Amino acid sequence: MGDGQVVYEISGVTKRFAGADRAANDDISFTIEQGEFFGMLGSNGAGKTTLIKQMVGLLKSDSGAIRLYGKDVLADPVFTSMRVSYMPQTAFALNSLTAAEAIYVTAHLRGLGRGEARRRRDALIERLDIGAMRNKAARRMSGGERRLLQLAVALVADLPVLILDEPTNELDPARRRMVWDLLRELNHEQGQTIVLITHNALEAEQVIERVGILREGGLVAVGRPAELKSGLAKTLSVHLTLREGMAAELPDYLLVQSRHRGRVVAQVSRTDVARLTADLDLDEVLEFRLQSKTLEEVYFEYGN
Ligand SMILES: Nc1ncnc2c1ncn2[C@@H]1O[C@H](COP(=O)(O)OP(=O)(O)OP(=O)(O)O)[C@@H](O)[C@H]1O
Repeated sequence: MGDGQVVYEISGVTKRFAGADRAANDDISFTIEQGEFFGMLGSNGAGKTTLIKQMVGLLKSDSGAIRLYGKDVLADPVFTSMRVSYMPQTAFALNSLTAAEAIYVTAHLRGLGRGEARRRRDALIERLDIGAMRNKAARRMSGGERRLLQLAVALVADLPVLILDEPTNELDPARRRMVWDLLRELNHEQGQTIVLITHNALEAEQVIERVGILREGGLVAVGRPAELKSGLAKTLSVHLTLREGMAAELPDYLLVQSRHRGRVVAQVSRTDVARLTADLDLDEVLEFRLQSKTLEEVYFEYGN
């Protein structure tokens, strides 16, 4: 959880690309505190990557200000690059290098001595379980392998702020879990402030503390997942599996969203939950699950 010191202060930031019919982001304001794990959600083109590029000083805003530890990110690029590691969504500049070389060179460029750079390289190769691609050139790697290498390169300098653009994209489920575990560990044990973009709200919900939801360039919601969920908590989801061949009558206060081959997904008002179990013919129901809103549902509510 944040300790009160403000890392990023984003005030009224707007960016419009030349010729675009709408701003990529429009009057965005929020703060990120030291030690926070902040997730950014939003549909394709919502403006997430644009915003984090502004946060790391790669793009200039048309108006508004972005301060890192109180300093304008563009006024002092060295100050920013000494504190923030950035993992971009695409484009790997070190394509002709092997994994081991790319990590080592980056560590060295970031000011680590040879011995320390080698130690960090080997520790990251082991932690990310990428020993098998140690001597493989980045341009020959699969999408997921390249993602892990990009992450290793972003982590090698061990800076206090990590900004990651879709770090789990293209990874298989086991590696996604490994990356989430590693990020949680960096946040909890080393106190790194983490800001990341993800499309995986269900997995992110397990680790992020605060979320910002962007929609068509605007920040439409920001808060802890539990707070955002409680704002939408008037209904719960009901998942039913009915016995085959049964045309079970469902209570009319259930708002059925889908019904196919005995599987029913519906919404029920919290005030109707108590009578639902009494009103359902449980002999016809094989499975019954009541679920409060997930972060993904919050995202659908705000982000679409
Ligand atoms: N260099 C650019 N020139 C012109 N328009 C751009 C440029 N980069 C982004 N845009 C536009 O700005 C808007 C926001 O794009 P951005 O990449 O920030 O979205 P995003 O939320 O990161 O999307 P995704 O989830 O697909 O990565 C889009 O309409 C996009 O087409």
